[in-house]
Amino acid sequence: MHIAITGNIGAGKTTLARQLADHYGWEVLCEAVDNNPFLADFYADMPRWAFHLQIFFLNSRFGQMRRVRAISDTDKTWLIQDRTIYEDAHIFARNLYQTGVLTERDYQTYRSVFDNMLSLVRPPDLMIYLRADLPKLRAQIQKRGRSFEQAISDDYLNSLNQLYEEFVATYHEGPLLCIDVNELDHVEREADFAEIIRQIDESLSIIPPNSEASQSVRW
Ligand SMILES: Nc1ncnc2c1ncn2[C@@H]1O[C@H](COP(=O)(O)OP(=O)(O)OP(=O)(O)O)[C@@H](O)[C@H]1O
Repeated sequence: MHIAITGNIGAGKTTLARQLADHYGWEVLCEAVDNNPFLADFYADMPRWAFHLQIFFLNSRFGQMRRVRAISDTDKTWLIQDRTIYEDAHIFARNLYQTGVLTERDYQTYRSVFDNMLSLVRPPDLMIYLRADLPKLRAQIQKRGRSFEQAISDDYLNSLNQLYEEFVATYHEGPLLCIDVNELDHVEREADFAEIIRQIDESLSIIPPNSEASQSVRW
């Protein structure tokens, strides 16, 4: 089984993925941040590094998808993935294009690589969207204190959030669970974590047996 967590910067995906892995005994697939050769440069100069960073993330996420596929084809391990390849293209790269950071030529090249990869990608058995508004995102970005993220603008986060909402509204590749985390604290409050578990258990209990097919279930 392949579960994925989707959501904006600072929504709490990585922490929740680890908590869920502990709770259910799942294996976590995390995003490349510490060993990412472009991320800090990208935040300092987006036009200069946007294309490089997008290719780096796309390739890294595609590698994860291949791993997911290989593992789910051969054993019964449950995997939880922190962010999906869909977000790279439909949210981050699109936002950079729409705001003029990525040029037409770079974006079209990127999209054609993505479209080729997509034909080999299987959607997750369950996608969990963490919905968080600007104040929540800001608070968590500040709390984790990565220096290169502190200058991220409100405009950048808001445009990403808008694209996230469009993305989940049109995501029909598989079952989707939306959790509004604005008022939740799944780290400090046990009851909040329990509520998330309750929603995930409920979603998992009614996933269609061959959810890889395109049935879409929404909560
Ligand atoms: N395709 C992408 N384009 C630009 N930036 C990206 C892309 N994918 C990830 N990032 C950035 O990489 C970093 C990833 O950090 P991390 O894995 O901690 O997740 P996060 O997005 O901050 O979310 P969370 O706090 O929910 O775990 C963030 O700064 C994020 O914006």
